[in-house]
Order: sequence, then structure tokens, then C-alpha cells
Amino acid sequence: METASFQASFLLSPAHRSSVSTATPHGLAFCGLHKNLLSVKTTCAKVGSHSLTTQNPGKSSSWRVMASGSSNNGTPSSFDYDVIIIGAGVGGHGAALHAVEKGLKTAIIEGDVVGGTCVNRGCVPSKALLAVSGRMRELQDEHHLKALGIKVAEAGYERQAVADHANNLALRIRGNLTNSMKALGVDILTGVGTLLGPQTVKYGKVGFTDKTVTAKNIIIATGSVPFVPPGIEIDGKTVFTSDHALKLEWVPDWIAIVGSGYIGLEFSDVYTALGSEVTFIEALDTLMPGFDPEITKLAQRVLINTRKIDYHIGVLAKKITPAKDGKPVQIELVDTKTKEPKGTLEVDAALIATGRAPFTKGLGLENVNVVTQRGFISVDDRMRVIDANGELVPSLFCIGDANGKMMLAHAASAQGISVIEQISGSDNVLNHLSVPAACFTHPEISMVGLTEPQARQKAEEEGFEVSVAKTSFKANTKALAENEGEGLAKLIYRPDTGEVLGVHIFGLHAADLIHEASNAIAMGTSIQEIKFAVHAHPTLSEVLDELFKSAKVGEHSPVSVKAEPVAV
Ligand SMILES: Cc1cc2nc3c(=O)[nH]c(=O)nc-3n(C[C@H](O)[C@H](O)[C@H](O)COP(=O)(O)OP(=O)(O)OC[C@H]3O[C@@H](n4cnc5c(N)ncnc54)[C@H](O)[C@@H]3O)c2cc1C
Ligand SMILES: NC(=O)c1ccc[n+]([C@@H]2O[C@H](COP(=O)([O-])OP(=O)(O)OC[C@H]3O[C@@H](n4cnc5c(N)ncnc54)[C@H](O)[C@@H]3O)[C@@H](O)[C@H]2O)c1
Repeated sequence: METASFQASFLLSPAHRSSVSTATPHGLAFCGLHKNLLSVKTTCAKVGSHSLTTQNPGKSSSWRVMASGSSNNGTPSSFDYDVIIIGAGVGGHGAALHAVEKGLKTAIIEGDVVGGTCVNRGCVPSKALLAVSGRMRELQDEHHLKALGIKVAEAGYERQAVADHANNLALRIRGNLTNSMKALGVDILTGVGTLLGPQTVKYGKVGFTDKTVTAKNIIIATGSVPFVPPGIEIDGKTVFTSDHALKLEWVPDWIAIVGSGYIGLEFSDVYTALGSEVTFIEALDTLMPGFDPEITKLAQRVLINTRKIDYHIGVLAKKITPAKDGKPVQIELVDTKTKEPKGTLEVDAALIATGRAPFTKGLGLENVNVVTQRGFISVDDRMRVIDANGELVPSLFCIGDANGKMMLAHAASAQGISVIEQISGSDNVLNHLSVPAACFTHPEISMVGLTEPQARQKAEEEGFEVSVAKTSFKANTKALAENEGEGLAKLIYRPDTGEVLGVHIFGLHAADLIHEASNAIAMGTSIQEIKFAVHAHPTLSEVLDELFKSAKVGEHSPVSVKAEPVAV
């Protein structure tokens, strides 16, 4: 693609996470447990005298005393609710529904609209845009269509209709979420919530008198907002974040995407299918740095190299000025490590996809002696909030993006369910290594557990061997019938025990295929067991069947790589 207005040559230089995080002072771009499973350690909080006394063995609200009082130590002696959740995103919604199922009297406080990021500005509208980009891509791929014997007239799209599809879907899902909570008797309280104590929260709308409510347990689920590094000026028109991009107000001819993580990659799929040329600016020394390196390599070959995408790695977007007075968007670049200037890029638009920042300001955390870590609320592995002294705050939990453990919708919801289980009296710890993640490009990328480098590091520390097995989509009948044989599934496992350490998939419907592997990790199913599971023929699920069958457990073979099979 044309890069004429790019005024200096780029020298690729090695970059390290540490050096990047100094360049993005809050370090917020690199949050998310799925990228750093080995480096995130469970924080061992000092358990104070009161810290484990918060569980509510009772199930129903029969013990609830209607009027709130206050005991000698300042905590209420009776409560309005069994559980109050602050934030009605997917995390809060998941917790609320499970709380009702457990018979707990539940309220949820929302300061904006129900559904939070995922429904209104995240997963839902982005997947609507990606549904369009998938079809556009297929209809524009003459070679692919010809192989199937199909002829179509030139494919086109109506921008506003595509944008409406995304917006209407968000509205519909928001309605579903609201109705599901109302139908089950969850009280939806409108206004911004502020903690007054671990069991007391005030909420209210601007211009109205605040109300105060109490609960035996409070769950913070306040989510996150786009992180914009200092020096980048957002005008919402030519320099914008995903919040604006999802509205698809225009399709720029040339757009720079700063950050090649989930958001950057998914939007590159959308924009290129709709006719834009894309330039990635990535601070680290590789595109898609969070994924397993082998998957990254293949994904780069298919998702980047064959499209109208170029990229600059090992550079930071130091300053971005929106288009004005007839001048295009200006992006000043510096070397990530040395901070030496690396030229200026001039483009029509820039999407800033450099991570997300927790939304925890104004929550009244000072009233419960909690100090955030770059905005994130520290929790233990049961999502119990840890205070400034390292002690657990009684009755207070934090789930979802606000704790930064794993910034995914289903992780937020699963953490919420886990908390409700705990306050209902059954101990429950979510195994984050079993939580899958997926990037909804065409084809998709999915993963669960450890990447190969993470597994090898763990193996070295703990003294065990690691094996790797792989299967190609080229041997799968269904994939070939669809003319979609480009794909790889990779299994990382212990050859001595048959434990699944990680699975990574790139290929058609990878996001759906990953669940067999994530369930295996969650249930502790060994490869010896799972390899006897029967899969319907012909289905894509046979890719995983092949993968598990090709693993060599108990045979002491450190690397078992299945030869590329002959297509059938
Ligand atoms: C473009 C994009 C695409 C994404 N795609 C996916 C995807 O495909 N799959 C996936 O798993 N994840 C995806 N994510 C990530 C996902 O959206 C988040 O991980 C998820 O929304 C986090 O849920 P949450 O409940 O923690 O917070 P949120 O969804 O952010 O919800 C928090 C809620 O709390 C409210 N709130 C905040 N403070 C207060 C307060 N003091 N009082 C009252 N209310 C308050 C907010 O208004 C908001 O409604 C995507 C994100 C983006 C940006
Ligand atoms: N399909 C999904 O599940 C999905 C989709 C979208 C978003 N999300 C979630 O949303 C979160 C945010 O996504 P994201 O893509 O913004 O973050 P990300 O952490 O996935 O990627 C950010 C990228 O930006 C780079 N970067 C940071 N600062 C930079 C700078 N100044 N210049 C150049 N590059 C820079 C980082 O190296 C990194 O590669 C993720 O944690 C993800 O979990 C999930």
C-alpha cells in the first residue's frame, strides 16, 4: 500500500514489555491476565480478624430486617439487600442473575445504561460489524467463490445500514439484559454508586438527592474505558477510540490503528473488508504480541500480509494530532526502546486501540481504605477486595475489568457467579487458566491456558516436560468442503500426566472450537480421557479430535508434531 506521506524509514528494534510500560506511564495498555498468566500471581492477602466472616449461609431474604440500623462499630445491623452490585455490565448482570437463582435479594446500581461496555460499546456491536466484514470478504474473494463454483455480481455495502445493524443489535441485547433482571426481581437502581463503607453505598443522579442503601455484600463491577496514552488528542472524528469507531460514522481511505491487540486486529478486519487501507503501529517488536508466537506467525501471514495492511513495530505513537485546517492526521513516532524520533505519519484517521483503563474513580474507595494499582482494584483469587494494608475488606468484592485479572466479558460474568457462590456458602474459585479467549477476525483466533513460551517457563520452574501437538485444518473434510483449509490447532501438554496446559487455534470457527479444550482444563480431564470422546463427522470439531489423538502421553516424546496430513 501507499506510504508516500510517511516521512522517515522505520528500523525495527527489539522492544520489551517493561520498556513499553514506561512509555505508557500508567501501564494500562498491558493489562489482562490472558497475556501474562505466569506473571500474575495470586495476591495473598493478610486475613484480618473479620475478613472471612462475610459469608451468608442463609439463602433467602427471610433474615432481612427492613429498616437499616447501625451497630456500635459503624456497620449496619440490618440490611436492605443481601447483595448490591455496582455496575450493570455483563459482569454485574451475570452476578445478579446467579444471586437471584440462589435466593438472594439483589439490587444493581447503574450510572449509565444497562449492558456496560460489552453490550453498548464492545463485544456486541463489534461482532455485528465483523459479521458484515466476514460476508463482504467472502463475496469479494473471487478465487474462493470460483473454487466453490459460485458467481456473484460485485459486492457492495451501505455504510449507514451496517452501522444501524450494529446499533440495533446493541439496543436489542441491552433490552434483553434489562428485561431478564426485571423479570427475576432484581432492583435496578439508577445513578452513580459511591461506597460509604463496605456494606453501604449511596447512589444518585446529578441534580437529585442521593439515596443510601445497605447490603450484606457489595460487588464492584464498574468495568473499564479506553486507555489513551498521553500525547494523543482524541477528537472523536479523525482520531478516535473503539467507542467512536463502532458507530461507523465514516470509512476512511487510510486509517492508522495504534495497537495490534484484540481491538486493533478486529477493526483491521472490518476496515479492510469495507475498503480501507490500514497501517498498524505497534509498540512491541511483534504484531499481536499476546498470542502464542506460532499462531501469531500464521495469523500474520493470513490476516495481515494478504490484505491492504502495512505495519510498523517497535514504535510508539508519541503524539497524534487530529486532522484540521485541511491537514491530515499527524502521527509522530518514536522508537519504543530508545525514544528516538522515527518520523511522522500522515493518514486520514487514527484508531487508538492501546488497551483499557479501569473505571474506578469516584467509587469512594477511600472510605474502605482501598488504594488502587494504576486504577485497578486488588483482589485475591476469590475476588475479595484487598485494602491498603493488605487485608481483605469484609463483604466487598470486585469483578470484571475493574480488577484487571482478565478483561473479557465472560470472565467478568464467571467471576460474578463465583462470588455469588461464595456468599451463598459454597467455596468457589474460578480457574482463570480455563477461561477461553477469542479474536473474531476471519478466520478466527482462539486460545485457552498457557502459550508455549509460558508453558515452557512454568515447566522449567516446576521441573516437568512439555510436549506440543498440532493439527492442520487442511486435513479436515468440513473445512475443505467450505474451501477454508487455512488453519492450525496446537496443543501444549504434559506428556507424563496428559494434562492440557494450553490450546491455540487459528481457523474457521476457532472461537466455537476452543470450548472442548477449555472444558477439559476446567474439569481436569486428561488427554487420555478426552481422546475417546466421539465427534460427529464431518465437523470442524474433528480438528480437536485429531489434536488430542495425536498427543503422545506416557511415551516420553518431548515434541510431538503431527506431520501435515494428506487432504481427504
Ligand atoms: C471494542 C470491544 C470489543 C470487545 N469484544 C469482546 C468480545 O468479543 N468478547 C469478550 O469477552 N470481551 C470483549 N470485550 C471486552 C468486554 O467488553 C469487557 O471485558 C466487559 O465489558 C467487562 O465487563 P464488566 O462488567 O467488568 O464492565 P463493563 O461492561 O464496562 O460495565 C461496567 C458498568 O458499570 C457502570 N458503572 C461504572 N461506575 C459506576 C458507578 N460508580 N456507579 C454505577 N455504575 C457504574 C458503567 O456505566 C457500566 O455500565 C470488548 C471490548 C471492547 C472495547
Ligand atoms: N474478542 C475479544 O475478546 C475482545 C475484543 C476486543 C477487546 N477485548 C478486550 O479489550 C481489551 C482492550 O483491547 P485492546 O486491543 O485495546 O488492548 P490489547 O491489550 O489487546 O492490545 C493493545 C496493544 O497496543 C499496544 N500499544 C500500547 N500502547 C501503545 C502505543 N503508545 N503505541 C503503539 N502501540 C501501543 C500494545 O503493545 C498491545 O499490543 C483487551 O484486554 C481485550 O481483552 C476483547
